[in-house]
Amino acid sequence: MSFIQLNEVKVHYPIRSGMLRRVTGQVKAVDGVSLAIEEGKTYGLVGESGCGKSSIGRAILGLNRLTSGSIHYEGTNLARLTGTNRHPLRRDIQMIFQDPYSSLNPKKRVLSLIAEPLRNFEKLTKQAEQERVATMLEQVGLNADDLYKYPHEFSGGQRQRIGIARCLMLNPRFIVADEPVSALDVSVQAQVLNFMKAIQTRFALTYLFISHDLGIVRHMCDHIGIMYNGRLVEAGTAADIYRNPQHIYTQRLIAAIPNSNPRQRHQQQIVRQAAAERYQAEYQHFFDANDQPHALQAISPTHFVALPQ
Ligand SMILES: Nc1ncnc2c1ncn2[C@@H]1O[C@H](COP(=O)(O)OP(=O)(O)OP(=O)(O)O)[C@@H](O)[C@H]1O
Repeated sequence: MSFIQLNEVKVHYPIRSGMLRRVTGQVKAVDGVSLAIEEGKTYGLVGESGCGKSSIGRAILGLNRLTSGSIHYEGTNLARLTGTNRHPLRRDIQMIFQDPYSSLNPKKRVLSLIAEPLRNFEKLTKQAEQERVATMLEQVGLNADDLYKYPHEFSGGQRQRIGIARCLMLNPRFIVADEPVSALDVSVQAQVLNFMKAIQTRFALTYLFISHDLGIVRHMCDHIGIMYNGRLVEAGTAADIYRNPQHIYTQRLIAAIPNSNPRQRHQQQIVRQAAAERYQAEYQHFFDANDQPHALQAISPTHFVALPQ
């Protein structure tokens, strides 16, 4: 049994138009995605903007209704849980937000910001709460003296740590991290990623890491799913995806990873050009007439690819 298991998940949003706001169509944001996330591991969901990554994250968090399919958490079908039944899971499954600038209320002090989620679950005295938050601040590499500061007094990376502390207060087991570093300066991104890796072991966390950039998830993820237009085009271990990419879309994403070594820039240009040309030439074999990838096929016990049929 997987820790988290998605089976043929579909999330379609209604398109409404006209004076009466009638439903005139659907956006098929997620259109049949199956994947398994193992406990203690990181699953990277990667694809360009609009391919449906966040809709999957939101569905696991219970913020989106499934049009069809199922999501199981340790064998329990999340769709069957409603109201108070879902309550314990609201602690276990948490989210780290993309933008540490707008996700923290600027008018609240760090103490309230971090203690707030916990207040829904535990009644602590003011002093006990303060002690818990101070300990957490130290665990995320901030200072207990920061309790009474406001978000604007921190850098972007520190704010992301505050957001992470807020989520860790609930002792979650599974975290959906939706583009957690894309709003940060490149120089700070690696620090936050290393920090997320360090707390993963310390707090026994499992991550779903959502990103548009295969470069960012490279050192984070054990398994990766590449999404295009609401479906997976390729899925496998990190080694399967980075060392042996088979789908033309995955190959293009890999070629697009910026190379930090200036001496290899020319070589990278050539690789990028070749990937773009192969994409053009083979597009019609890899996608159907509706721009949809074909069904995934296993090419090894761990590696699945939407190969031409
Ligand atoms: N509440 C909604 N109502 C209607 N359409 C929606 C809604 N939320 C998302 N969509 C559409 O569903 C598609 C997938 O969106 P989603 O946010 O899941 O993709 P994404 O890959 O996470 O993109 P991004 O990185 O830009 O957030 C997009 O076309 C988006 O416009």
